[in-house]
Amino acid sequence: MSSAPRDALQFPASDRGFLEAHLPPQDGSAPQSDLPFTTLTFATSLDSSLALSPGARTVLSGPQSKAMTHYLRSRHDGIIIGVGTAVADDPGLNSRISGVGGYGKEGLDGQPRPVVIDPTARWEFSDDSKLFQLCREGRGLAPWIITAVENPNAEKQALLERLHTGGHQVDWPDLLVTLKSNGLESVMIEGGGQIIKSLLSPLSMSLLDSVIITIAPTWLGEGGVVVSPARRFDESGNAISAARLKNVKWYPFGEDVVLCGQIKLSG
Ligand SMILES: NC(=O)c1ccc[n+]([C@@H]2O[C@H](COP(=O)([O-])OP(=O)(O)OC[C@H]3O[C@@H](n4cnc5c(N)ncnc54)[C@H](O)[C@@H]3O)[C@@H](O)[C@H]2O)c1
Ligand SMILES: Nc1nc(=O)c(N)c(NC[C@H](O)[C@H](O)[C@H](O)COP(=O)(O)O)[nH]1
Repeated sequence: MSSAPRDALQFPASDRGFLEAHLPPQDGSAPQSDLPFTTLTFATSLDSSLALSPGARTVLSGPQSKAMTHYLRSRHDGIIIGVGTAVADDPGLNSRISGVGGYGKEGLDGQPRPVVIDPTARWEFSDDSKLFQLCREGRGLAPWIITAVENPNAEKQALLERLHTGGHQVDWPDLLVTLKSNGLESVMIEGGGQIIKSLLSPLSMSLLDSVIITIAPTWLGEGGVVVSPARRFDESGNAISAARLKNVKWYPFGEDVVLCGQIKLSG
């Protein structure tokens, strides 16, 4: 074991226990399925915002819940984000928990596969993108990019993105089955707003095995990237709640609270 770099995060065993019931099983007890264990996880403000604006990297998690997110990353085989998040955040999408590959251990053990959903090939990554720097340093895996464009050029990308009306909507079951068949037994979906909204639709929410949300004690104000699924109506046309959690547990974590649960499926 080599020594952990100075930027490695600590997530003590005493903090890990409460999460275990909400994580992919480690003992091979997962039921046989074509689907990976799928966790939806993100950090939100008191006014349900993920970020100050779609292009703004916004820190919400305090140090303890940030370390928790990096621990979650080490417990999943893949992390899924939308291209809006890749462009806004230039994310690393690795796990910086002390003891995983690249952070005190040789190899890339415990490092998740980043998966970027980019139907119109909008993400203009380069050698300098944080994710690729981490790959070069042996601290993270190269990303898989899910796109619908065969030979993208900038003009076509811009046009497709402007006209993006749902024609390139990901088929979530199909994508998740494909990821599992490519070796990802578990995935965590981090956002952003559009990705979460599409997952919380009636057709997709049953795919979620676990939901882990960090709530930070701050209001971001109007204009933020709000998590708000499409409205739902009952047979009589009355509005009903769009989605709800069951088996809920709340854990105070530093100044934040972490909410864990499962999607409650109606009927
Ligand atoms: N607080 C958090 O935990 C957190 C997590 C992730 C992102 N963010 C923030 O969220 C913001 C980005 O959110 P956003 O909503 O603008 O972008 P996003 O990351 O949801 O990406 C949106 C793009 O992804 C693609 N996409 C989304 N859903 C799709 C679907 N169902 N099928 C096919 N393609 C799909 C489309 O190209 C779309 O334009 C950034 O500011 C980022 O910092 C915060
Ligand atoms: N848990 C969490 N708390 C936050 O305060 C925040 N802004 C994010 N945002 C998630 C999003 O996916 C970001 O892009 C990555 O958090 C950046 O990833 P890195 O740390 O660079 O790996 N997630």
